[in-house]
Amino acid sequence: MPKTAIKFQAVSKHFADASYPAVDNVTLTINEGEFITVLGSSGSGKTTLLKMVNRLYDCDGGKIELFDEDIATVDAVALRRRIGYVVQHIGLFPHMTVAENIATVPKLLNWSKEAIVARVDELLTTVGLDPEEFKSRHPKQLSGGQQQRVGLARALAVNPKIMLLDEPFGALDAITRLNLQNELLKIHGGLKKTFLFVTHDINEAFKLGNRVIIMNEGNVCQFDTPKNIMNMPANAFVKELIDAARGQESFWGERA
Ligand SMILES: Nc1ncnc2c1ncn2[C@@H]1O[C@H](COP(=O)(O)OP(=O)(O)OP(=O)(O)O)[C@@H](O)[C@H]1O
Repeated sequence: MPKTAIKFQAVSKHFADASYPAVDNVTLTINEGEFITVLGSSGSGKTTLLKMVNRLYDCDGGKIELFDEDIATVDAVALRRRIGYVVQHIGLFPHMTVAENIATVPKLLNWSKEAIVARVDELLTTVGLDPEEFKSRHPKQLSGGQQQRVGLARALAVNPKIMLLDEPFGALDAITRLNLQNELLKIHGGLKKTFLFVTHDINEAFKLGNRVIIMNEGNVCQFDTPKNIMNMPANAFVKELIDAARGQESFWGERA
């Protein structure tokens, strides 16, 4: 039996001035080693769901457990150091080199100099950047795709069991995005971590996720494998999403 990595129990978040909850009574369980994607329209609560896992937001109803530990009982800063977090505009520190960026949390945790140097080289290789070529550069000397790779390396630095990724490839061109998706799948397969990955893009969600959470207006409409979602959409919203993607597919067929 796989361990339970993330458990949402009746989790809600209602922002003060909003007409409906950003996340509304969500209950679901994610196993260790799963690659879960979160798909939904704009404003459906995907980012809010993710940010409650590392307590950038606290839920105002329900409970979240990571490996059976209630996160409300853990110091939020300590919790965040244990969880990898990658966002669309990665926010590398501009005055630091690539190596220094990646070493941020290991340094805070007082790793030895030798351990940090070895880890930086290992991580740059993992994300497909040659350490000798890249470790002394500054972020402004990198392309957008290379910056996202460094952000991924930084998030992996202290070997977190859980990685949260919020539209990490949203701002990249189609080819770079496909390359990074493939590399992320390799990284996930090699490291056996639990990934929770937010995207707007149904193709990305169904390609990467072994299971997909589909959200609409704060609710989880369906949480299942891509195959089951395609064959048995749970409601009209999910069906509409799939039909829209199929419509795009046939457009390409017709044009060809
Ligand atoms: N800090 C906040 N204060 C008030 N309302 C917020 C805040 N953050 C999000 N919301 C609201 O909560 C709802 C869900 O937002 P959220 O960012 O989680 O959606 P999303 O699915 O990630 O959207 P997108 O794909 O556009 O990023 C929206 O209605 C949004 O306006």
